[in-house]
Amino acid sequence: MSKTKIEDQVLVIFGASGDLTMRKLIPAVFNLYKRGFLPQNYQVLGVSRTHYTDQEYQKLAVLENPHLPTLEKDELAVFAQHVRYQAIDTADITGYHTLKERLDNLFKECSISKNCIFYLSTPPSLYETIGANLSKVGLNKESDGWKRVIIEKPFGYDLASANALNERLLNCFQENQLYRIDHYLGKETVQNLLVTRFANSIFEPLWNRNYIQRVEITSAESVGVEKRGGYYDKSGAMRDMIQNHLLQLVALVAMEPPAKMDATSIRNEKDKVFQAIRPLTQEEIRKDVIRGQYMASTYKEEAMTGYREETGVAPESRTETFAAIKFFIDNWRWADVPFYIRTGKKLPTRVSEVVIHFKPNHHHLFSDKKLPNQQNILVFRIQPNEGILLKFGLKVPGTGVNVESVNMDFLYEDLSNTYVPEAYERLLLDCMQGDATLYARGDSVLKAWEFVDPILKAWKDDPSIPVYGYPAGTWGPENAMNMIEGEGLKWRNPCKNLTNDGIYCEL
Ligand SMILES: NC(=O)C1=CN([C@@H]2O[C@H](COP(=O)(O)OP(=O)(O)OC[C@H]3O[C@@H](n4cnc5c(N)ncnc54)[C@H](OP(=O)(O)O)[C@@H]3O)[C@@H](O)[C@H]2O)C=CC1
Ligand SMILES: O=C1O[C@H](COP(=O)(O)O)[C@@H](O)[C@H](O)[C@H]1O
Repeated sequence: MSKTKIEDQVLVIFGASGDLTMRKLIPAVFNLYKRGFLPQNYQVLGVSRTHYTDQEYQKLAVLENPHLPTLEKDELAVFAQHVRYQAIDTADITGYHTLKERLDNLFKECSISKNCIFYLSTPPSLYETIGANLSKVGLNKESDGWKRVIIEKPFGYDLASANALNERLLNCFQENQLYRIDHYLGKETVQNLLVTRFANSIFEPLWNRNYIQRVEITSAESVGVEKRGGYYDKSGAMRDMIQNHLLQLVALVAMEPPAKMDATSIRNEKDKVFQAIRPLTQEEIRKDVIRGQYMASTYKEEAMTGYREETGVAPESRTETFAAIKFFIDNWRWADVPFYIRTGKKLPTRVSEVVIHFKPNHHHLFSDKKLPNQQNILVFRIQPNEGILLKFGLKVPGTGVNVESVNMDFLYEDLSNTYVPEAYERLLLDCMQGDATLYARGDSVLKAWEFVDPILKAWKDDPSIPVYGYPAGTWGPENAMNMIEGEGLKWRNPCKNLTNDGIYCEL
């Protein structure tokens, strides 16, 4: 992360007492502070309905926050002085006058130019109201200091609501003031997709339909819905993971090289990918989209709860905890190359990776059989055990010519003394610097909704489309495993460690 000077500013967090703020946002700001990125007069102003004094909130969010290094007492105590609190009901306009007054006092007291980030980390139903109310009291105006708004996911519930939210926010703010966060874009290895593709001369010539047989993206979680059953049951894997994180990854894998490494050029190229994703027909929705729901099972000798038994989940719920899609991108580079994406909860391990499967040799000199799963593959491991793996065939030492698949890998952990920032840390810093490259642009978010919306609609309207059960701790429904086109081809089921696959797979 570059140490460009950060202008003095206030970070206003709406939803200051919430889970995300405590687990991710405050720790991210603390790390930026500790690493010397923030100016001396930097301030965080927490906002939610519950009444706290500044001191009570400092205790809750900083001094006794279990997600901060509680042993670093001195540093936490100094950092806590940069954190204040204001109780308002964000649904009620009167609170915004109080907020404005409080901000004006803070600007004066701490000699801060009137630069502000408003981070919306409340229930999503409030995003529109907060935007409108900020603008009603003039907190959208940039005449005396810039104003930026970070909008947490989900950005809309479907295409229509995302469109409406976008329009209403754009009535109050300029597009360049809006930062739609997708924390996957802040992950170091995700950014490395672009660097690997465009900083090296060996990959890009092969990065097309002539050499690539298929692309797979897996984002698996071993946990279930935990305490978020109420939210998740209304969302499901398609809205929670695919519409945003996975389709953003697709755009980075598939985009053309940008003219420059700036926000506009990169986001223009990503948008063209969304534009080229072929919409699924009703028949394809039935055939090439698979949804599943985890069922109670015993995994590694541990009893695992089924989804319908989770707190907050309806006993007859048909919400998907697993989803997989096969689709195509209709452009010059990717014509006829299938893309497969899948995500799920209570799968055997937590792992996210992008796998590029190259086409096998046309002429098999060393084997009379095709070895479909031993062809060249390039794996971008997003988490855990972050790194890149290239698999290729090598001669087994000894007599005869036997070819075996071997690994060439790079692991981030081998770079000693390299600090890898958490996604929220990187993204917050970018917003503080006014760099929107790693945030999703409105037009692309809407195009991603255009792709998933017909699927969600078909699932809602047609009860004959099945929700397949899968035992918790497995790789999802059986038929998802068999959806890869081509004889004998299967998903690469990743292990905990990037290079340990096959019989050594450790989950
Ligand atoms: N938690 C997570 O891991 C993730 C969360 N998100 C998104 O982040 C957002 C926040 O999630 P999360 O932190 O889990 O939610 P929580 O329910 O834990 O927190 C919600 C926060 O909003 C405040 N709030 C609710 N209503 C109002 C209101 N009318 N006026 C002012 N403040 C209000 C609550 O405080 P109070 O009751 O005191 O007002 C609380 O601080 C959601 O949109 C979620 O989708 C996205 C990715 C991951
Ligand atoms: O946005 C979300 O992401 C998490 C997974 O994020 P990761 O960084 O741990 O891969 C997911 O658990 C959650 O349901 C979803 O809302």
